[in-house]
Amino acid sequence: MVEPLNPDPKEPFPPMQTPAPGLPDLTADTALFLDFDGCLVDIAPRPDAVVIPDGLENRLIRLHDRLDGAVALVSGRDIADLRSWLPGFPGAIAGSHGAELSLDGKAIQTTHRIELDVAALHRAAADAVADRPAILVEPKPHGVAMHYRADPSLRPVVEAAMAQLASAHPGMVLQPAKMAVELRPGGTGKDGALDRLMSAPPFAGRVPVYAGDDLTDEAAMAHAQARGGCGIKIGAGDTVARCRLADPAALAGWLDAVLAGAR
Ligand SMILES: O=P(O)(O)OC[C@H]1O[C@H](O[C@H]2O[C@H](CO)[C@@H](O)[C@H](O)[C@H]2O)[C@H](O)[C@@H](O)[C@@H]1O
Repeated sequence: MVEPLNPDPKEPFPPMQTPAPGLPDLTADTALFLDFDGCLVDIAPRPDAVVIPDGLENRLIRLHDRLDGAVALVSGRDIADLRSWLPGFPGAIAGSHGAELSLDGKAIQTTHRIELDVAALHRAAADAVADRPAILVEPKPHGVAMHYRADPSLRPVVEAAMAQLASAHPGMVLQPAKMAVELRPGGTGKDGALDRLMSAPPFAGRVPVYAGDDLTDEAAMAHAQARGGCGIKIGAGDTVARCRLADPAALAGWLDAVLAGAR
């Protein structure tokens, strides 16, 4: 493990910092957690336009074998969506910001049950911005996302529409994302997802390493570090993570080096 910049490993949310370039060892007692958009795949113009890099699925399968199954995907996307992109990944997945969990790579549990007519929420979101075709409304099984990537000047429109929806749905909370705002069930979050995964085999008792690129990953990286592990920020921007890699290609290169036995 690299020398932590934060001198107090008990501090759960260390201040924002520029992480050291060193990267953790991935040893037999590591549990590896990987975000999807902006981490395993480059950000694309639309959620359905991501491109799976050559070799990604094979890399994940080999890591899963190397770490005796202790590799999980942790995403804001729902599990069915992730499986459609990576159908051969055999490991655990936390989806919908932790509202869904599949420990065995098959059955999906809902971790947070709230009173929500999700179809009505999707309709309300679509109606709210019906006069703005550049805004993409992404219906999700446990919430909704609104994207302004096609026209960043529409950010205030999206923020206002989503704030309005949040006030009409008290069980839901706003989640800022990259060129998007989401509504997710209150009480969910990637830190909680990490905690649940770390309580179960084959993750329990291991040291977590978490790689992610977005605001939604910060709490999970802080949580991994509070457990004695390491966060790896993918890309630019403030972060609590102690380590950084430039982009998904750099992460892939590092993971390939780990698999090849070098670092
Ligand atoms: O937790 P993640 O795996 O990083 O997922 C977070 C959200 O990612 C997706 O949106 C983001 O990626 C899109 C494709 O690159 C991009 O077009 C969009 O602007 C980004 O916000 C996804 O659509 C969301 O559902 C995820 O929650």
